[in-house]
Amino acid sequence: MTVTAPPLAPPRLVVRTSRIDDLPDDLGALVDLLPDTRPLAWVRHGDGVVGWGEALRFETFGPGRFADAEHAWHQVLVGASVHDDVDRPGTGPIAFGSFAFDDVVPGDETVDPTRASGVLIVPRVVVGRRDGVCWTTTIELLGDRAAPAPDALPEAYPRIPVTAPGQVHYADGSVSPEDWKGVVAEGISRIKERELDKVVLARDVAAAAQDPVDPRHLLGRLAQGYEACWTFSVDGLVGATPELLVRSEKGLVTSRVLAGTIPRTEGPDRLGAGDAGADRRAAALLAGSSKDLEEHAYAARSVAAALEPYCSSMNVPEVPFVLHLPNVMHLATDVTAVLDQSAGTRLGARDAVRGPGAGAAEVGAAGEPDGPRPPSSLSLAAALHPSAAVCGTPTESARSLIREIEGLDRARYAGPVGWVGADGDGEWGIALRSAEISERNPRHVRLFAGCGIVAASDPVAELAESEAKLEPMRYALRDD
Ligand SMILES: C=C(O[C@@H]1C=C(C(=O)O)C=C[C@H]1O)C(=O)O
Repeated sequence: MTVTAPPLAPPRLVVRTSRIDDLPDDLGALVDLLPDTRPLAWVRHGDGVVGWGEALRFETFGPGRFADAEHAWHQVLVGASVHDDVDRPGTGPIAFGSFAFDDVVPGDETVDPTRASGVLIVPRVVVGRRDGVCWTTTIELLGDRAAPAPDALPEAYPRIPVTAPGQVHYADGSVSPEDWKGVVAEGISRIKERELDKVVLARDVAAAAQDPVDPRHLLGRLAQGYEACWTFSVDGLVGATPELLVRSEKGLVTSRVLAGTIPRTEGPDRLGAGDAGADRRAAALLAGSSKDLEEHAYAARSVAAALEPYCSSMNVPEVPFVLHLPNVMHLATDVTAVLDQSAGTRLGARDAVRGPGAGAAEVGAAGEPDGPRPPSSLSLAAALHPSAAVCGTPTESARSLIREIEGLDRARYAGPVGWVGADGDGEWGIALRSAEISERNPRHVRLFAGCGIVAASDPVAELAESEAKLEPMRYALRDD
């Protein structure tokens, strides 16, 4: 007789969401709550979700990083007990996540092969705000005796005061600015040789701070200074991205595609609008620039084509609008679509999980699969990544040219970052205008920026554009 060991039972989550008193009417109110230096955040216009503590953490690797994370998330929700008195997007169990841009970085021995290329973190505590409703969620892992009980959470995570990084010195990253112009020139010549239509080339800058960089310092400044962007923090990757890869909410799918950029004039606070007349002229120039419109069309088309198999109807405006940010202006297209609820089968989804309903609800308490589920926001993000806004057209040629000539380990820069809920709804941005705080030495930070290159691009102008895109993180690291 063969005796087989019983399968390991998945960890069982106990999740409670309840309404709390209004937070101060302040853009930084949510990030101001973060108690320690491993904050989780997804905030825009003062609304969003922040989290701390780790009930669970899943690390995934390589090309399967999205699917494995998705699978782990569904497994953990099976049998979760959820009491949700608020029932809004972001209430109940949620996981914050961040994923590497590339599947692998071939032949680069500087890349640590044990470093995860995807992470999902289920926090112990979440605080959220949306349209004037505020809530808190506690997430407990049954049987985790080391973890503090929900009523002991405030003492377990005392709010350590936020510290400023002090003086920051900047140095060249993997490729010097001078050499990067050569990389861009090479990209342009490959495009002219008709190898591809568009490629996005990026660079990094190394920052060394006097004191360890507290991500909450960066978050506070970004949430205030770049309020129209999605300010995020997941596992040392911090930024304020203007580009929404995908939001999926109750069957409605949205994506904000950006490509085509012009720097803004600098105001007295170094946050744009220095000269309103010059800004107006720059916006008109951008809206009429055939080079930028071409760059933009590739990006908008790539998003529409990637969403198409999962949606029953879609609206892609024919003409982009000009998005004004403090540092730059972009050509922008908001794509909206209706999720095809049966499309989950095409993604190979099996074990379904029901989301929390109104009031208290038990999620799949018996752990039984109940048929195919619609594509989750995370699987949509996986299908959309990498869009032509951060990779190029055609995707495969652009990806291999990036690997060949960029000379940069992008890590999680330009990859999806965001959150997913129990019902699969969630929001995923593209990790742009971002920086990675070194795990080994928190005084060291890498800032990233990239630019879409087409035949009519000019290396000098692209370098200037990349500098303008670095400005949000330089601003975040200052203390004035
Ligand atoms: C790659 C970045 O930005 C992307 C490239 C853009 C462009 O080339 O015009 C504009 C917005 C983003 O899609 C970045 O900020 O690092």
